[in-house]
Amino acid sequence: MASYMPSMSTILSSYASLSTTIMLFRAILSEMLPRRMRDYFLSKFPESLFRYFFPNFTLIVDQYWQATTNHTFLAVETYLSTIIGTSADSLHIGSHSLVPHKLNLRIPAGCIIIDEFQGMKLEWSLHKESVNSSRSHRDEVQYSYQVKCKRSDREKVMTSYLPHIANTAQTILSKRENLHIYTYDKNNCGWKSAVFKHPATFATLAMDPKKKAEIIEDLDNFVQQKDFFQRVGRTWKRGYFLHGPPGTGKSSLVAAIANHQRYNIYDLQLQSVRSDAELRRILTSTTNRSILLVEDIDCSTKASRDRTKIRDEKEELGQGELDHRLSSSDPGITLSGLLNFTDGLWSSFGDERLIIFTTNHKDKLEPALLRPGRMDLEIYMGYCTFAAFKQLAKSYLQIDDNHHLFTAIENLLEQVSVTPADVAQQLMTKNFLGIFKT
Ligand SMILES: Nc1ncnc2c1ncn2[C@@H]1O[C@H](COP(=O)(O)OP(=O)(O)OP(=O)(O)O)[C@@H](O)[C@H]1O
Repeated sequence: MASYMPSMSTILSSYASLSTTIMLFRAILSEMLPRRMRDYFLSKFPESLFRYFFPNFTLIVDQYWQATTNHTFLAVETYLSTIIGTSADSLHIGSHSLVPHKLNLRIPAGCIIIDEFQGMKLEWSLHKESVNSSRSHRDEVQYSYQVKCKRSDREKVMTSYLPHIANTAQTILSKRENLHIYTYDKNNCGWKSAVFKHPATFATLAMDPKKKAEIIEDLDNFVQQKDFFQRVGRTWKRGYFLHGPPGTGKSSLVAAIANHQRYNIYDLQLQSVRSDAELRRILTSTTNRSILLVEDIDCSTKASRDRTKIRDEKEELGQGELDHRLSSSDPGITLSGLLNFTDGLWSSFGDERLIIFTTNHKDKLEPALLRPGRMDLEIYMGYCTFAAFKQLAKSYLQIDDNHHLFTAIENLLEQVSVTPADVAQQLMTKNFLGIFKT
């Protein structure tokens, strides 16, 4: 019986039509079938066939994670700005200054950029969708970065590539030139950022030189204490409590600290936070190496309401009326919400954080806020001393040495309480400049 041998051209054309059929089947499976039906099909497939039909794996990094800022998203954004090369078709650019090499880069939605890492090829893209936000209860645009890799590289992406991105981003952010100040936008339930360029430094700050040196030493020690905090099982954070009359330099000190540490500032107005849950959410969305600033902590929030005062009001109004008044006229957070964060459950996240409270009226505060151990350093910013005056004279008049008016000024400052802000204001007037030139 004569055996039938197919010709070469028959083999080739059969192969071509078989591979076309497989490709078509693969496209139908991955793109056209509803997800559940596809999953059912795939569950019946052996592993090797599954890998053949779906050779790629996609990791999705959403902008928010459990309703708060996703730090991995921030890390990816920072990292990608360093690898945008010729593979991008278009770019977003922007800057906070006109120096050309300080341009920031970001890829637009839909644009693809390719990265290579330890022999793997990774395809990044930015996606944008409109979702009904659980944070603000309305439609808002949310972004996600997606990285496509070979399915076989998935493990290496998780264990080597993602840590590489986190480390690179951290190094870049720690050297960033611009600091930012974030304020809480209660309408959008998120932090709004602006570039922070406050000129105050420890060199320009007028205060007792010994106290200033203590603060600088405390900050420098804090930065080097990562291992210590880990060893003793404490969160790597430090709390400062600044108090003193208006115009004595509390805000200037915060700015000097931010500039010294190169930390961003999260400026939290307690009055704009509606509940403890909201407080917890926004605080967990702050980043490491930052200052959480709560200014004027004595102002009208439940957090600062003195217990005795509440007791008196309760007797006078009754619990029902008091509750009503507290929730309608004073929708701030509760003291326990704030304190839980500063030294309780919610303090156990994040690294290298400073928490700074300021007030003009220490006496109005709930004593629990100040109990020992809660705030690490209490700093009183007082009226202008002679030492502080000399610092102001150096900054404003460039007078370094003794001036023949200094003795008289020293005597005057011992008799009157004047704030550094008032003195600074006077030093800028023409009259004063004239007096000191003589
Ligand atoms: N200790 C100081 N050293 C140098 N400048 C100071 C100092 N205190 C005040 N000033 C000057 O006065 C201005 C106002 O001071 P600042 O806002 O820091 O005071 P504050 O204590 O925070 O006041 P408030 O309690 O009203 O917020 C500053 O911008 C700065 O120019």
